[in-house]
Amino acid sequence: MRFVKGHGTENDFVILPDLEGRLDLSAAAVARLCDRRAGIGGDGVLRVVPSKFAPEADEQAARAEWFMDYRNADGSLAEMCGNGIRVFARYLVDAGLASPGEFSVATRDGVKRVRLDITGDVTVDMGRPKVYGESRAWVNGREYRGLNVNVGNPHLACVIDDPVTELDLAAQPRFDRAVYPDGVNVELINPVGDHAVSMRVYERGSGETRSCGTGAVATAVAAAHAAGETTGVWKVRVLGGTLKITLDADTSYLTGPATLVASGEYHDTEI
Ligand SMILES: N[C@H](CCC[C@H](N)C(=O)O)C(=O)O
Repeated sequence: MRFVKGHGTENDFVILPDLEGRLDLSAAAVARLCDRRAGIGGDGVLRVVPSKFAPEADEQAARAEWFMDYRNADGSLAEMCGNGIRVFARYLVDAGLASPGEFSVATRDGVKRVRLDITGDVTVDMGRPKVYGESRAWVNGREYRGLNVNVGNPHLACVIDDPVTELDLAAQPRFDRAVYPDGVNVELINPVGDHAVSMRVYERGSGETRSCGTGAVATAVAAAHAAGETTGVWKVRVLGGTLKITLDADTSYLTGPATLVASGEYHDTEI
């Protein structure tokens, strides 16, 4: 089966073109694809399928021809992937399935508007982040308080004093399952300058990643909240690069790179 490999600030994905909507991806198959030793390796899978062939997206088909069927590395589903949708859009244009410029993509969190040129950064309208108060996470026994922010998927964004570079994020942070019954992506954040923060993230379903697009939006919301603001442009420094988040009164925008690095054939009789 043909695949393409891509990343956005080193949050990497296996792209699976499925133009007839025939692939039935089990969680186990996704986990094999994402295995960095026995498979291709990635933080997630982006299946590229016409919205009309995807039950989760067929009602979006009139507005968005293609559905981003995102899966986490453990095979679990997620509503949205901010780095992934930039890479997905880059693939559509590179494969001649969409024209450069502005177009819509169907997701489990509804239709998203993307804007991209032949090269350079991609900007995504990520919608209005929803803030549901505060919650807590524990990392190596230390408690951190954070903001419960939903960007289509759940986040706990914690602005902390401890240097995030020194955190051990090998294990999943403990969190309040009453608040996050379906799990949560946890961001640990340090302010580093005027409207600039540094962030590390432990992602639901993928573990620590070098970047998280929806997490960068949640991070900007929490950093703005800590500064007594609700709108503005924030630079979010992640391990894999820098993302720009624009918060306005009605929505949020994520801007960053999207790179296709390889393509090939994947041999797995199960898929
Ligand atoms: N792990 C996330 C989905 C991927 C988010 C991240 N890779 C991004 O770029 O937004 C979740 O289960 O909600």
